[in-house]
Amino acid sequence: MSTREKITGVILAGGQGRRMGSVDKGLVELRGRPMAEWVIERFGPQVDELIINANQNAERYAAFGYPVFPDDIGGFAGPLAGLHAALARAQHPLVATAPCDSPFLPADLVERLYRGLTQADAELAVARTFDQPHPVFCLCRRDVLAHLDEFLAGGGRKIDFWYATLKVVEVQFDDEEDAFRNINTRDELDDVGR
Ligand SMILES: Nc1nc2c(ncn2[C@@H]2O[C@H](COP(=O)(O)OP(=O)(O)OP(=O)(O)O)[C@@H](O)[C@H]2O)c(=O)[nH]1
Repeated sequence: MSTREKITGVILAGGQGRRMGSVDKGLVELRGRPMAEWVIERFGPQVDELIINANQNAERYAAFGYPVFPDDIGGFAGPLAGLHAALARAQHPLVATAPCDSPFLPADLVERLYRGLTQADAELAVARTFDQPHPVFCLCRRDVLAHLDEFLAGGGRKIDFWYATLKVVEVQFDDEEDAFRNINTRDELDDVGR
């Protein structure tokens, strides 16, 4: 029987939330609880270490009881900046990501990404529903850090462009499409109920 390699999970909460009025989306309440707490509840049990990437309100995130760290390249460079900081801090050889604004993410997200990654012997596995990729739901090997370092140092910022330089496998979650619903605007928040 093979044992699963250990996985660090990072919640990406480093964005600016402009479409919601420049708020810290992870701290916005959905049905009375911050969205980050929903993500912690669903994502936390799937990984061996949980860490939170946030660029504002560090103390409020720390109150959830997990290590909190900012991007190590400035200027809100996008989710790759958060992944970069996470890869540098992760204790385990694999790193899984989940965004702070997806409170209903699949309970078997990491397990299925891990199966896809190892079966394909890929460097990175990314979730997809039908023809829609979900780039901020990924699992990758920690040792892609050097490669990401180079990409960022060369001015690269777009996650899709970086993925195109790696051995990537897409893992289908068509049966769980609703679980990838993310909340970007006040209207979307209203839709799922405050
Ligand atoms: N670390 C880090 N994460 C980011 C950054 N920008 C976006 N993210 C994260 O990437 C994921 C997708 O973010 P988006 O919804 O596209 O961007 P956002 O900044 O949160 O929101 P908008 O300003 O409305 O686009 C979320 O988990 C964000 O927290 C960034 O500059 N740094």
